[in-house]
Amino acid sequence: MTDRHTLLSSIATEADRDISIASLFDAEPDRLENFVMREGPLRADFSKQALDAAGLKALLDMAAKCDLEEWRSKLFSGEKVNTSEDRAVLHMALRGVGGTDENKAEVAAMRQRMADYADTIRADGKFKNIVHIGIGGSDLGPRLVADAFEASAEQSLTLRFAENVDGASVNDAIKGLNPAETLAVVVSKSFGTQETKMNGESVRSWLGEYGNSNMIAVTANRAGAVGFGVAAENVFDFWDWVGGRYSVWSAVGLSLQIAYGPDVFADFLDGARAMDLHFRDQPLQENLPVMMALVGIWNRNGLGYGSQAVIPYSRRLRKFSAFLQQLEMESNGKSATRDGATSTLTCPVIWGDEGTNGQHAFFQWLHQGTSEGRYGGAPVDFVAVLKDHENRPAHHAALLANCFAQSEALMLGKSEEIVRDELGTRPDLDALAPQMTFPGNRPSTTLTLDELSPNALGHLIALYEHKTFVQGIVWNVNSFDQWGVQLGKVLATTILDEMEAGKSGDHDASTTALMQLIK
Ligand SMILES: O=P(O)(O)OC[C@H]1O[C@H](O)[C@H](O)[C@@H](O)[C@@H]1O
Repeated sequence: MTDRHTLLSSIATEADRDISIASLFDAEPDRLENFVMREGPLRADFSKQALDAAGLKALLDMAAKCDLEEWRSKLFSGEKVNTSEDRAVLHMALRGVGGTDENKAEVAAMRQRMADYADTIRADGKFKNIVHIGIGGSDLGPRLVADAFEASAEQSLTLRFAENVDGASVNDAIKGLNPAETLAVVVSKSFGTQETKMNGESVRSWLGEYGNSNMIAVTANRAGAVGFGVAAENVFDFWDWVGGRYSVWSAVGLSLQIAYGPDVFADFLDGARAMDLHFRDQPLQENLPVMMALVGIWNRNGLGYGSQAVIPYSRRLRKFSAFLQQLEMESNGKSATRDGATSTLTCPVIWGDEGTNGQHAFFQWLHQGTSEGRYGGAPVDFVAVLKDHENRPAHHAALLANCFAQSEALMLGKSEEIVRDELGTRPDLDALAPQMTFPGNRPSTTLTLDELSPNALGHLIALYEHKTFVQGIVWNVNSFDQWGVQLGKVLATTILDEMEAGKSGDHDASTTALMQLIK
């Protein structure tokens, strides 16, 4: 294993030359062949990145030197690649790929139990609503997926979410619902999360006489759920080899199964499974998640970009960038390597919102804003769905046209010469023309899904999961722990205890003054 600082500075050296994206289409006649990849319903076009064939070759050589193939084998065989917590990482086993015989047996049993339970609830008709209580990995996946399922499947029970400890979250979730008809699903891997326990307590007291019968739990800490007061037969398990942000495929997705039916959920798992097999079996140079990860490394470590935008041109994928913030930033937002050394530059800031809305907000910055990245702005992942699920063909055509136009505009820009030509002679020409110029040459990837089916959604999420894994290997960080979220949690507990006891505690002057505001 070669030192990452040396390897990644060689990428920075390789990227230290002006590459004109638009010219690459002429310079590399087979560019579309080399920079477009497909797996099932998902097509990824990397050709509008500021990355040429020589750069890609350097990236692939570098990935090999990071022992990427060996790490990939370790991942799928169930070795403990989460080194700091001494755990295997096998969310793929939830989709039927990898893991031991024991993993396979427990997954099969749980899938059957979930499907039977979901079928029973759906057939019984007693419950009309589900309140899903959880936060972070126990919330973002189910929430994203529920929205996306709406494109092609029908919600049979009303599904609401309560995540934030802000009382507004639980109040909104239960508003207008009848406790007798509501099933509360408390989801927490650890069953130690403050927000989830508090929301669970509040919903239980709202359920009143139904507090026991209408509450189930999903957790990797069965004893914790039972201790919380959920009947043992109402606890659905998952395992420590499923990371929270990779857990939507487990019983964490039970609310989705109940609301949309086990078949829809199975289709979602199958889509991810296809991407797992692709990632596991394809050589690095033909491997979609590897390509996506390396493009990200190029932009981060080669071109110096500190952020990455993700813009789904799909209302039903509007939670995607929030989901990816946890997936990527919690996985790879780290500055120490697996061996405790200082890392190279790692995960950029992930951000975004749905298109076309973003065009009327932050796209100004994407097109003309300054940034530390070599070509300005930020690299963008556009995500579009080709099929119109809304029976609004005119809307859909406009949506897609906007998406395709934005990546073209980012790449082509508009030269000062053309602007000056258009403006003609006027006294303020010299002041105005530069302001109306688009520098262009700003990189983007366009992902298209043939349709927003559960299967295609499974492909999409698994793609980013494996991208995240590959980047973690290249950066040599452990993508599967999250020590960085602990400190704030501990301090919040101390501050809450002190506020409840009417004490000020030992804090800096600013924090003390804030605490006194609510006395
Ligand atoms: O599922 P839970 O154990 O309740 O955890 C919920 C979330 O909280 C933690 O603070 C972590 O940052 C997340 O990775 C996790 O998904």
